[in-house]
Amino acid sequence: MATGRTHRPATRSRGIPEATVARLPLYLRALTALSERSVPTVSSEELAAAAGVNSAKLRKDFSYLGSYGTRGVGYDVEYLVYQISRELGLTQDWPVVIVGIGNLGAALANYGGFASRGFRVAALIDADPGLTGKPVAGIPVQHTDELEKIIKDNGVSIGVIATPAGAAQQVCDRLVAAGVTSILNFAPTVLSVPEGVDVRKVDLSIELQILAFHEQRKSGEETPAGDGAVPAAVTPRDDSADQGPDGDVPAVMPA
Ligand SMILES: NC(=O)c1ccc[n+]([C@@H]2O[C@H](COP(=O)([O-])OP(=O)(O)OC[C@H]3O[C@@H](n4cnc5c(N)ncnc54)[C@H](O)[C@@H]3O)[C@@H](O)[C@H]2O)c1
Repeated sequence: MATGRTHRPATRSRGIPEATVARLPLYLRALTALSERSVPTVSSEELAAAAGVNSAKLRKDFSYLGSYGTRGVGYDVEYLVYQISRELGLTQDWPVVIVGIGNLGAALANYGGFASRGFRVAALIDADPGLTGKPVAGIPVQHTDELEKIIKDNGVSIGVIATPAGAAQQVCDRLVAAGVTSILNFAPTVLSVPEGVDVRKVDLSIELQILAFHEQRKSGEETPAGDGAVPAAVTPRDDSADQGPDGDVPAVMPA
């Protein structure tokens, strides 16, 4: 399989569409902000606006969770946080390894947002022997020779790849052979994985290119006699991404 994309039906177990699953983290982020402000209930319109999603779509999404809200009152914020967290599997601890502890890997290791969302950085792995033992974010870097043992000892199922592109496939193969079944790939390359392994990729330069396209279109609109060379409407979604966001959650929200 060239793209590494897992061939899965568009719905997951219990019948929740992938596009809904992809929006759940957006709702969760908005709900967590409300919860932090001790807001007890929220209407579908308010929550939809905070999550950047259409409110009819939100109501449909929540119906898959069995959450319908109360007319005139809205949704119970705390209960929805719990429901969505449970649906996303965030009520359990997910040990994560980061492979490639250069600029990006170190920044990711230092990011506090993983732990607060249930992702514990179990190990940092790098091929450079000069980095072995050096603490990054308080965790000593381990050499790639230890990769298989680290995965098994920590029961890791999620791996983050932040190596140069040329090393990413080999790192991915080793992670998968050791038992990793989900990969977050930051390296600018498409990974090949066997059936049953999920890959998501993050590429900020693709996002910037999409913004550049829209900037160009905006300046084209300002020209009275635009030559029409730029398509008038391209939905700014990450359709580059065989391993990117699924369904109809655009990587860049339409204006
Ligand atoms: N997705 C994004 O938006 C985004 C943003 C920035 C960088 N990147 C990509 O992330 C990757 C890392 O970027 P960086 O700036 O941190 O690079 P870097 O050179 O600072 O770090 C790369 C690290 O990977 C290690 N490494 C190399 N081969 C390895 C292997 N086989 N196994 C384990 N470790 C190995 C190196 O020793 C080094 O420490 C690059 O592929 C870069 O293109 C992606």
